[in-house]
Amino acid sequence: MAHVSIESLEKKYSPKAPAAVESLDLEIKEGEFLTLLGPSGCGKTTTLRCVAGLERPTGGRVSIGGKVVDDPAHRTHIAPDKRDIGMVFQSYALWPHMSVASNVAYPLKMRKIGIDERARRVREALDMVGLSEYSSRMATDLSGGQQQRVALARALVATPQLLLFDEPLSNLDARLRQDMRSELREMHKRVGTTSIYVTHDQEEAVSLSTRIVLLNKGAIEQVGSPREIYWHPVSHFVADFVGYDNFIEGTVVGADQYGVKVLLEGTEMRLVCPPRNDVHEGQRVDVAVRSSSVILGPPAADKPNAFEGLITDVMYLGDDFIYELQLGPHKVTVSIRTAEVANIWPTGAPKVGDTISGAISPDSLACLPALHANVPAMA
Ligand SMILES: Nc1ncnc2c1ncn2[C@@H]1O[C@H](COP(=O)(O)OP(=O)(O)OP(=O)(O)O)[C@@H](O)[C@H]1O
Repeated sequence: MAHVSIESLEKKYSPKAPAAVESLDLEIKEGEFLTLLGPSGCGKTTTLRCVAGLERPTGGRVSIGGKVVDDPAHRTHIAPDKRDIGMVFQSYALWPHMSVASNVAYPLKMRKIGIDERARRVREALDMVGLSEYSSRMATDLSGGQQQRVALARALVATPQLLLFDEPLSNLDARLRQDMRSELREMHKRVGTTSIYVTHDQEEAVSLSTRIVLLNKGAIEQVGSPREIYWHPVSHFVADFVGYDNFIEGTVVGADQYGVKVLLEGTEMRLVCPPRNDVHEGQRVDVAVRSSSVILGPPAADKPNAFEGLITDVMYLGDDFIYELQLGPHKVTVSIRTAEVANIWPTGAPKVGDTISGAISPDSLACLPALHANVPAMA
């Protein structure tokens, strides 16, 4: 297991192009499972490939296990195969002319490990990914999920100090992806190898990681535990990325250690949001709300963030109903499980034109610096 240190990492693919990664600082602790998350083109793969040694940084420094592996200012570059890392890619990158066992044995052969020791370790690695029975099959005679397991066994077999994953599940179908996600989590619990994982899938990141780094245009937007990223986004970009789907403009009318009170624009409605010490009274903000976090039910004026809204649209999606509500000048979408509808409205589901009520738990809101802070408030 290794500690990884990334200091002021910069990667420019050409002198004139904007940097793919810029001034990136990151410390990855021993045994962590850290995910680089973000939309296409934000620099996740470039960062990972710089750690792997497959790309050469144009600035900064990368160290693995206390050893500097890249430092362009001092012309240091250690080749990927000398970094003691295991890699799993989106394309399984198996040798098609080799059996499963030979594919897995390959890194050991490169390290000149003796044949008996090699056979033992291959058996162990295949056991770990549940493929012991397939060892003599040709690698290409396996399903996509099985091939990815072979790739994982190959990454694990040499017990590297660091594992790197580049979107390893994105070629698999949804069901298999879910199974593999659980297996990866189990594997990490068992072997505890420091891991860096790249994905653009927030669910994958939240379910696998001990820490998530959200990247935007080659720079870090937020670093935190899955819970912090999911429930306490610091910016619009992060909130949007992790599934907040309503953004309501307002003005801070109170902020203390208990919470931030926001008066929603064009209404008398105040929403209490979790505390945030970088906002002040009078500041324009946006309140981010997940449609699935709104609780509909009978009027509950005594509850925090109780509201009433006019239904302007209803969509049925099988498992869920989506209601579009008008709250003053704001349109807010609310989703509710179909199975819940009869519990909440025993006399029948509400329709367009009805007014319904509910409440939003303060913990499920995020008060964010306004995206359009310079736009004057509408009269
Ligand atoms: N070999 C390359 N040559 C030139 N530009 C590149 C190269 N590889 C990546 N880039 C550019 O660097 C930026 C970051 O790309 P990168 O692949 O790291 O992003 P990403 O977040 O991994 O995206 P994706 O999820 O689509 O793989 C992008 O603008 C991309 O076009």
